[in-house]
Amino acid sequence: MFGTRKTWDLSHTPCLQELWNKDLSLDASSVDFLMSDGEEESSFLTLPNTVLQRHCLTSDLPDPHLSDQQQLLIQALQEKVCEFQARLCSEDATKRLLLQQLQTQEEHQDHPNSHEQPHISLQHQYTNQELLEQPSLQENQLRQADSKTGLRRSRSSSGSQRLQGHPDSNGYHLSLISGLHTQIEELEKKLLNQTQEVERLRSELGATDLEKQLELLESENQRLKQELRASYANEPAATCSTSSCPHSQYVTKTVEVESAQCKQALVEAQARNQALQEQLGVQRELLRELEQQLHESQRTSSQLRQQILVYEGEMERAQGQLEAELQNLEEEKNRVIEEAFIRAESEMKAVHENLAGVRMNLLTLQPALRTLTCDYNCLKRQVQDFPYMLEKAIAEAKQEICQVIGEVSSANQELLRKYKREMNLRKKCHNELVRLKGNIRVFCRVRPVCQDEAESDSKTMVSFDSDDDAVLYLSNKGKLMTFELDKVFPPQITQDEVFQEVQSLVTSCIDGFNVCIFAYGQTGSGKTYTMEGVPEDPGINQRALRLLFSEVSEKKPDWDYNITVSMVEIYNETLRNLLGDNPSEKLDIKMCPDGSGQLYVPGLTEFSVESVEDINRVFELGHMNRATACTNLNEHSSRSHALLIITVAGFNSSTGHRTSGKLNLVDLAGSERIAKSGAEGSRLREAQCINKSLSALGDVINALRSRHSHVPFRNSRLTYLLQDSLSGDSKTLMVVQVSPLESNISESVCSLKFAQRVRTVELGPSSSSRRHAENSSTSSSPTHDSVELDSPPVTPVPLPISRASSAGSTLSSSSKSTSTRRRSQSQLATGRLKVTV
Ligand SMILES: Nc1ncnc2c1ncn2[C@@H]1O[C@H](COP(=O)(O)OP(=O)(O)OP(=O)(O)O)[C@@H](O)[C@H]1O
Repeated sequence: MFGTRKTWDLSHTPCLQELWNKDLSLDASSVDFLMSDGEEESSFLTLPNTVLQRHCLTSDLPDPHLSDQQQLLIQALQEKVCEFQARLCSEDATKRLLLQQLQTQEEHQDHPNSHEQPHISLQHQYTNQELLEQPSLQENQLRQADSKTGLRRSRSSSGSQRLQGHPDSNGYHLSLISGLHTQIEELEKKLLNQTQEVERLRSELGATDLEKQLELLESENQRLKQELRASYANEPAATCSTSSCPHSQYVTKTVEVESAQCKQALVEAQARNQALQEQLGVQRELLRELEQQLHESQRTSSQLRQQILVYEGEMERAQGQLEAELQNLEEEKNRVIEEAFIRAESEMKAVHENLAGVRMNLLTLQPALRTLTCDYNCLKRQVQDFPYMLEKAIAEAKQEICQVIGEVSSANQELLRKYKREMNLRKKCHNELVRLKGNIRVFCRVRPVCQDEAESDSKTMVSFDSDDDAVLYLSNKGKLMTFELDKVFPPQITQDEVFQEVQSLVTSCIDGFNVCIFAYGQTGSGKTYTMEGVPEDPGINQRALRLLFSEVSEKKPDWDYNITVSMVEIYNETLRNLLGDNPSEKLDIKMCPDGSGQLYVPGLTEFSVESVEDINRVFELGHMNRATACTNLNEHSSRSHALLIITVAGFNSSTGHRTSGKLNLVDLAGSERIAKSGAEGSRLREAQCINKSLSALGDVINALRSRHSHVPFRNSRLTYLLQDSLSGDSKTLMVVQVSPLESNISESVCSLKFAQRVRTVELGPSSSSRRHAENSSTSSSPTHDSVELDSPPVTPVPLPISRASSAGSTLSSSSKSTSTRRRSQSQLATGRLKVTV
């Protein structure tokens, strides 16, 4: 209901009437002056005009600068005007009566009674004078209760008495004149006072045009007064004469009246009377206008009062509503205060309870606080001593740390030394193990029978020893041949299991050894499957590279390895770069010009590989180049040797030690016999080249085994390229692939005999010694007599093979071979190896 909360003083609202009365009482003197009964004619004539004019001004144009007192004074003046109007009405009636008397007297002038003339003139003068200067007298006479009309009657009667020349009329006239003089004097005094009061009011209210008009009227009034006085001044002679003799005076006056001067004075008086009547008419007209204005003002005032009353009623109603609302608010306030008080009491009670609990806690906490304070002081002292203690502790810790670091460093050095020693020992042990196993190891893998072969009702001629995984039995022409190798993989063996047996050779490559892994066997025996495998089950090539990646990553960060791969193909004794831009380009093998005796292949492309993706890309490129160089890939692959050469170069940043190993993964061409294949033309040449290279490989191995002073590495591109990996402390693995079918039995026997003889060959203790033995014959080298050379089955001289075949074709020879192997291993352990076949 209310926009803002305010403090209302609703005790009592004074109404306008009360304010009116209150303000009236403040300046009662001013109002008394206006309410006084004895007012002069001039004030009577002039003051109402002024007041009325002011009222019009103030009512029409309320001056906000006027004070309430001034407005109330104007209101009082308005009321006074009302009274003046009433007086004017009565005065008009009196004047009309006097005029009628004058008219009556003028009518009597037509009669010859000259005695009445002075009375008439005097009465006329008196009447005029009375009209001008003595309205208050008449008013007083009128207001004198019983005597007012009586006075007028007596005046009329006195006039008539004077006209009638009654003897008592002179005394009455004299007393009346003296009374009139007295009243005139009083009126003059009052006029003077009222003039002063008007001046004062004028100074308070300010002069306006109406006031100026009032001043003019006053001055005119003064002038008329002076004229009246002048006219009175002519009377003393008559009055003095009449004082002694009233009758003579009356006569004298009559004479004087009849004189020309009197006539003239009468004329002038009549003229003045006429002027005054005109002026009176003007004043009446003005008065009428003022009355109309007054009526308007009164009506407006009444309307305003009614509005004020309405407003007051509305204010009272509003006040009532406000009081009711205030009452409601007061009640609400009291209720809220009471609720708040109750809440506060409850909260206070809870606070008191909490306070009591806190006090209790405080009492219990005080001992703890004392203890804490004590502890705090202790800690403070310790903290004060802490920098010194800390500094001392830091110094001691530094000293201890330095000491420990020194100890750790020395221990570390010792550990490093032990580690190196252990590593060397491990390497030696590993090498010794490999050496004990033989530098040339031979595995045999029997491929499974495919579905077509199974349906062709072809017999399986291979059997295995369940107690010895190094023995293979081959049924050939009713005879059971026993072949003892390092490992025999039956057909059901997986690629991973094969690689488990190979991976030790692969890891030795990381240690700087040169390794050769050959896949040997007739066409279709599974060489490519073992070396390359299939995408879903990769062979030794990809697994070896994965293992190398894994191993070199474990050796980081001490060792930094770089693995590069090359792929070459030897076809018809021609070396081709399978990773190069031009696969048809023939490569050559040359000796390094640095005199190290190492071989290298100028133009051979090497790719650095770091991931399996790199391997796959390299293999894909090699296969693609190999396919572009031939018309039939399967036949071509059977007629060529595929070599994957992996070089592992390592550098130990802490020791500065460098290693370099080479892993040669060789998928040899098919080893079937020419006579059986019946090849002619190019196929014959291919077969001859294959036999030549395989025969050269057998010769090299034989020369190594027999410690010949000359090892014929250069007899074929294959052996020449693999010279580094076949000599010295190099390790060689020959995986002989065998077909289990009866139709391949003779090729299988030839392959197994070749493999069995190869595994008995021991390579030299070191490359240097081997090179020394190769370049100059030594006494320690085995003689040709002590070594029985077996050529590969495809060599043009098949004699050794037939001997070997016969040797391996009986169980006795097999048992002899087993005993020979065990003896050779014991001799390797004692360093007194002597190879015997
Ligand atoms: N261990 C095996 N397991 C399953 N399949 C094999 C296995 N060995 C060989 N094969 C399959 O025998 C077939 C001939 O194998 P592969 O091509 O490897 O013989 P190869 O000796 O390389 O012949 P070539 O000398 O003509 O290249 C292939 O289809 C191959 O998948």
